[in-house]
Amino acid sequence: MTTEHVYAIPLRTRFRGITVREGVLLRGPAGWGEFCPFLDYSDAECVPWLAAAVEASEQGWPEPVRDRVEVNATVPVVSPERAHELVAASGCRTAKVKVADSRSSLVDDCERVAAVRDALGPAGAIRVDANAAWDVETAATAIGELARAAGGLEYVEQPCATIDELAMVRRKVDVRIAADESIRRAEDPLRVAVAGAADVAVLKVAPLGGVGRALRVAEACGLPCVVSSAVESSVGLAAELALAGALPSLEFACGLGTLSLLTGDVTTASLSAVDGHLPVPRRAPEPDLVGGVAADDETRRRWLGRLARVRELSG
Ligand SMILES: O=C(O)CCC(=O)c1ccccc1C(=O)O
Ligand SMILES: [Mg+2]
Repeated sequence: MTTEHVYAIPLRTRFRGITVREGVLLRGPAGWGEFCPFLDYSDAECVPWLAAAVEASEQGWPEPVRDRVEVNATVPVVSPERAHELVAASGCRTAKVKVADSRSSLVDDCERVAAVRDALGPAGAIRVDANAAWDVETAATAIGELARAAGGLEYVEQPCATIDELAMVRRKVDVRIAADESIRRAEDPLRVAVAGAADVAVLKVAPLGGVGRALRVAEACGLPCVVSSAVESSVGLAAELALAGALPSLEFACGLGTLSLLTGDVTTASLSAVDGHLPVPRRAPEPDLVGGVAADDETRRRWLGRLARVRELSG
């Protein structure tokens, strides 16, 4: 029986510079896990991603405290018309809009969030994610304009690169600040002091090294948490949902409705959101459709090589 499947799934729309999502599914005694670090990550940065896949396939996850999770619609850098369509079709009450991309001006970003507000109505919540693109001054100006165009923002995710900059922006604007890269790309996420710099912590199971480790990060950071995917297939999403299911409290919608960004999946039992919610699974679904999204030989060799090197590094 094959215990490693390498997949390659094209995205519907370019997302954070990525047009195809690739990774490896691993099978162990507890089920399936997914190893899918982004292509530009060094082997060292892939170590926690492997730990998360090994946790899923060999150990499993803690007991959940809820059986379903509210999710947000994720809006890539697309036209206002497309953004409106995506949000209206999602069934979500909350939308996260990517902003500050090199292909999109602040005016474009404002038009996109305004279209999203139109689709959600006044009761919806809009958050934006700048992926660390702004300096402090630019962030303060842009957040003011985006908040106006959106008719209010729930939070701004990672407006600037450093914790100090987040703290400065937080003092200048009256919109909540969420830390994402500041936590998941930190040398030691358990020791990151985000409490004075952010109001919300964004957690991703894969880069944090598993559900167990992410729960410890949640406890250590002392902030309300939002679980957000790394745009995995349903196998990796199951682990992200296990974290969302196990967090002691969950105040905000989670960024786990991302299967709709992909053109396919590895399983019939797909974790695509219905009415803005996803179930909390006890284990990853069986990847019975992985043959349909199998990577070509070259991609397969590249991933198995990467997996072997990261296994070696993990000791
Ligand atoms: O949070 C969401 O709505 C979707 C997930 C998402 O934005 C994301 C997905 C892959 C890599 C980085 C990010 C990010 O939050 O910056
Ligand atoms: Mg983010």
